[in-house]
Amino acid sequence: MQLPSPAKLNLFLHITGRRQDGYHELQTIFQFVDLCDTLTFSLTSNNRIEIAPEIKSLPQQENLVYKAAEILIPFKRIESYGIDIILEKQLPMGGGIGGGSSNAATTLLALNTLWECNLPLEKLAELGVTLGADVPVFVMGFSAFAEGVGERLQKVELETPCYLLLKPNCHVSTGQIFTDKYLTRDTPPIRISHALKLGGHNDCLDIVRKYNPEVDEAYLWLKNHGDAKLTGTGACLFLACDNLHHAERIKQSMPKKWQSWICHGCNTSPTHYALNQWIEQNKDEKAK
Ligand SMILES: C[C@](O)(CO)[C@H](O)COP(=O)(O)OP(=O)(O)OC[C@H]1O[C@@H](n2ccc(N)nc2=O)[C@H](O)[C@@H]1O
Ligand SMILES: Nc1ncnc2c1ncn2[C@@H]1O[C@H](COP(=O)(O)OP(=O)(O)OP(=O)(O)O)[C@@H](O)[C@H]1O
Repeated sequence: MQLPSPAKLNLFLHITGRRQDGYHELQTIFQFVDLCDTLTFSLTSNNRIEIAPEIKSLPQQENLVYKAAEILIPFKRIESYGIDIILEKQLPMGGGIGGGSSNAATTLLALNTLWECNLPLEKLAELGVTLGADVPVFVMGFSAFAEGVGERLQKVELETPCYLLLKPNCHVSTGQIFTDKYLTRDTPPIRISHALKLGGHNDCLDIVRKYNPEVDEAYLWLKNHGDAKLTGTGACLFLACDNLHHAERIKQSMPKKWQSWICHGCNTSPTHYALNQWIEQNKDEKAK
């Protein structure tokens, strides 16, 4: 089974409070984009979870793919949980585009089918939030207005523009931004209708720019071309463009030191399209 594992953008990110456990209450709109990692799953009979190729900075047991597989083992309904997983990364780590959370959700969705756990999506999302606040939206697979720590989701239909996504040459630690004493944590909550009509801002932007001169420089550059935004806690910035041609023109004029991609927003996660297709095909195979 081969599945794409997409990135997400936070169209805005308001921090509305802080919980007893240190986690933050937030409001955001999540949109998926068609920029994806790829995961390929093959069942084996050796009761081992193997992930390849090796990622130097990330020991296998700390990979969220491994952790996602591990938490699903108690729910398997086939004999062996042996699984070989090929993880082809394209999404930069620590970019604020949720690559790790997306990979975890893709793994939960794939193994739920391959191990015949047959858990409802809501249960997978509940297991997923223990791995990361962004996992539930990738499990549910729809664009969403999110509250809580990002796990209380209301489905929304969004425009699906062409985006220019830019990665300044630095890595931002989500934990470090959320523990910063200057982070604003008192943005008044807004209603979903307000969010959809008027959008919002990203409460992390000023702090991320302050500690990361590369983000600051890239933000000021992208702002010359329109309404530049930071996704999550960065480091990635994005700009909605009028069309592909517009995005390409800006990309061509961009300093070469930054990585960049042109992608499209989507209202349904590409993982869900591919998984449903796989299930349909395998139904046909079984029927034969
Ligand atoms: C910033 C966002 O990307 C917005 O979508 C997410 O809220 C972050 O989600 P994530 O990367 O899956 O975050 P996690 O792996 O759960 O948390 C990383 C660290 O960020 C902080 N954290 C995260 C989410 C949240 N709502 N409040 C927090 O305070 C916590 O210190 C935590 O230790
Ligand atoms: N499969 C994975 N892919 C990427 N990072 C992973 C993975 N598994 C664990 N991690 C760890 O998670 C950290 C955050 O990765 P991720 O790519 O999700 O960052 P991010 O885009 O900033 O996420 P977010 O927007 O959710 O904060 C990485 O620095 C890495 O140490």
